[in-house]
Amino acid sequence: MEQEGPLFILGVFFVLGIVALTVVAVLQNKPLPENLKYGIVLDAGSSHTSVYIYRWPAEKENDTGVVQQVEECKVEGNGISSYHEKPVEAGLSLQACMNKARDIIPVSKHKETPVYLGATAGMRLLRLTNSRVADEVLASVENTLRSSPFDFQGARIITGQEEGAYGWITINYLLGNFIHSSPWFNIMPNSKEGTSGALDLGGASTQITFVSDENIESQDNSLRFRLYGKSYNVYTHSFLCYGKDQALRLQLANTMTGQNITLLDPCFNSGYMRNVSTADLYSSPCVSGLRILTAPQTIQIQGTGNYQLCKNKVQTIFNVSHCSYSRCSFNGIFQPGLQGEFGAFSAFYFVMDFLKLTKEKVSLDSVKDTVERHCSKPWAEVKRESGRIKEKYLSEYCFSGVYILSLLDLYGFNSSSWEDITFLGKIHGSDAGWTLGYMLNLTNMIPAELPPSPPLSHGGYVGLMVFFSVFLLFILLTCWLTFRKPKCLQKGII
Ligand SMILES: O=c1[nH]cnc2c1ncn2[C@@H]1O[C@H](COP(=O)(O)OP(=O)(O)O)[C@@H](O)[C@H]1O
Ligand SMILES: [Ca+2]
Repeated sequence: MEQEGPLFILGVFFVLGIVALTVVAVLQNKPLPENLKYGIVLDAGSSHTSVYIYRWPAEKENDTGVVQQVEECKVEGNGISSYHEKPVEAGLSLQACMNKARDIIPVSKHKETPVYLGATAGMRLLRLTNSRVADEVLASVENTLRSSPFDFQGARIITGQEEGAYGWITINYLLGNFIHSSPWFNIMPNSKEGTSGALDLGGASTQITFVSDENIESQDNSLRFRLYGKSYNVYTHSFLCYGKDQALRLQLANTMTGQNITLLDPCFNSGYMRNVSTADLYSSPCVSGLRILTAPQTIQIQGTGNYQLCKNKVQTIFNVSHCSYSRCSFNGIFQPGLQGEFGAFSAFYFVMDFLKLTKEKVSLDSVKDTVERHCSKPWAEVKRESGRIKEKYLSEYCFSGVYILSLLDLYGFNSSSWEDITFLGKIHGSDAGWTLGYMLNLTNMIPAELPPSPPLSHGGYVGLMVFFSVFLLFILLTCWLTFRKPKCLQKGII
């Protein structure tokens, strides 16, 4: 009995020791308060400009999936290339959205927040038509961005290759496809093997990008990445003039005649009419070579709404007769066989979303049926059903649906591989598009090698500490209760 007193006190000290150790270890490893960083990217597209604001915790910036889109501000009016007659006003158009960014980002972070502007195919076309004016437009937007309180990092026309690559990086970053699982316990929520190909449809160009095991026969289409310790062999191509607005121009220009003022067009719903100035139609370098000198100044398009005839007409804009490689998509451009899953975004998504074809996987035949049904609806009915949508978009969904089907067919999607396409608007709250990938690259947020990370997350660490402490206590208590006189302590078992 005399020996039990000191042993009891020893036991109590032992228990207290374990508790204290746990508390100290947990507190010591408490995550630091979040230090947030911000970044701004302006997507100066051919049809419009959007300002994206991103935010991420500074201490986690090399992890994957940590950057979040906090805002998309749509700039009023058309894309910056539409200011070719008054370049100075291009910069002014951005002001309202930059003011919004000023309100959203805390003042203390303004100076350190990078701002990038990337212009895509609209400006590529303007540069082809008149490079001096394109430079003036860029100088104007640069002026506005320089005068903002943020850290201006440049305004430039990105290449089609970059546009494809950054779109691919964005969706795979957001889907968590780059790090499947770290060596120990940090399992990513989306741990499906492999990356997803990216399909981007703009107004003036379209991009296809995917990982391929095949030999990429043309150097211009080949990209090699090393990201988070893994190498990727990526195929990419950007088709200038094959965004849906330029494709529509090509399709119209192909059916223009020298005499007729009216043009019956099966790609518009019956009863729809639109006047088109031929000067405007031919102003794009995509169609300037197709100009018919005797064409009237204005033509009137009259819709006839016929899916099959529209499909035949759309097919005239693709050249599939020559290929100097082992295989091509169209216009003599090399493309290896399709591989893996694909995420289709931007106008691919807008059009499919309007046709209600994005929610679950729909077979290729049902998609064709839906587009066919939409094309055959009279314009008055289309308007009645979806009156609030901008007339330009609404009137072009028949053409766009047919165009998307034709384009994806030429890429090689058939009834079975169609199931591999997911139409994506946002992924975990961030828009699918090239802007996030662009910022991740320019801020060096994607490391080539896996960053060293503790094997356990904070939650896992605390959990294990608590588990082992309870386990030790349990052993001690069992000893105590089993032997009353805690011989295990006396014999120095613990
Ligand atoms: O709500 C919509 N419905 C249909 N099309 C849309 C909608 N919003 C944007 N678009 C289209 O998406 C395309 C976006 O292209 P963007 O302006 O990014 O050109 P780019 O990427 O070729 O430079 C344009 O054709 C635009 O008309
Ligand atoms: Ca775009």
